[in-house]
Amino acid sequence: MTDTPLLKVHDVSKFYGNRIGCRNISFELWPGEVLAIVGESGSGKTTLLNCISTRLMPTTGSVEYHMRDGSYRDLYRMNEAERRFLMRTDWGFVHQNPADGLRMAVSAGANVGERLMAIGDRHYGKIRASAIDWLERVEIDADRIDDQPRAFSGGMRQRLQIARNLVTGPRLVFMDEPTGGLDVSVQARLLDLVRGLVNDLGLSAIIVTHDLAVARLLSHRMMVMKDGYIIEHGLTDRVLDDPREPYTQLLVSSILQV
Ligand SMILES: Nc1ncnc2c1ncn2[C@@H]1O[C@H](COP(=O)(O)OP(=O)(O)OP(=O)(O)O)[C@@H](O)[C@H]1O
Repeated sequence: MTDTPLLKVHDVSKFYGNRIGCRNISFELWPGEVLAIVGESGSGKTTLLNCISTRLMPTTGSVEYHMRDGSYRDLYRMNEAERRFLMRTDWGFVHQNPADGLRMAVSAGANVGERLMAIGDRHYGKIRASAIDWLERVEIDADRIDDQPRAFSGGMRQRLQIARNLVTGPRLVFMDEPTGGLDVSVQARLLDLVRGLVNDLGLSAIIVTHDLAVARLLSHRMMVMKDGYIIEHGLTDRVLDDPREPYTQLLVSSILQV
């Protein structure tokens, strides 16, 4: 990790009318770091993730991003084209439902390859070779390259979505419940795969999950949200092994009892 944060989130709040989405959120994310945002349903995890990834404009606050040229830019002051460029080149976003992140009616190869075309690659042979390479990296047989994702199982679709996101070499990946809705055995395999890829590529990631086991396996640090606020924040092992807040203690003990 370097000594310069990749992301500086400062006092972000989002209100939906009178309702609090998330409130007074500040933290930094470091290169190569995986941060989990955990909390029960309605605690504000998705709102926060969407604010940081600029899919949603916060009511107040700023998020500074360390650009490849070394400068910091406030994401909310960028224009739409600049933000779209970042999303295409520097970021990935893995949705809980793969159908939200894939084009279901085009082939697996095209799903991966079109991200490369979006950043300017034009050489068909190279694009296809990268697509095959990435399918194999996410454990999808290369001979499925011309199949559409609708012919894939849920786990395969999620792995394809990951390949589509990582093929362009992003520095930061947002993941919203990446293993939600999958069978337990499929989840375990996917988590292993994600952990390996994140380590190998030195990616930074922000992962929203209500599953503390996912946070334990993937993240270095975690933030616990409740009613829109971060109520506890620390190294993942510390928070899970020695939770300080009563609410976190309750969350941890509830999974230990299962
Ligand atoms: N579009 C919206 N309009 C109004 N209120 C919203 C909207 N989206 C979220 N909220 C409210 O904001 C709060 C935080 O919701 P959010 O979806 O961010 O929580 P979450 O922790 O991601 O929950 P889940 O795990 O169920 O997705 C909740 O009270 C929710 O009802």
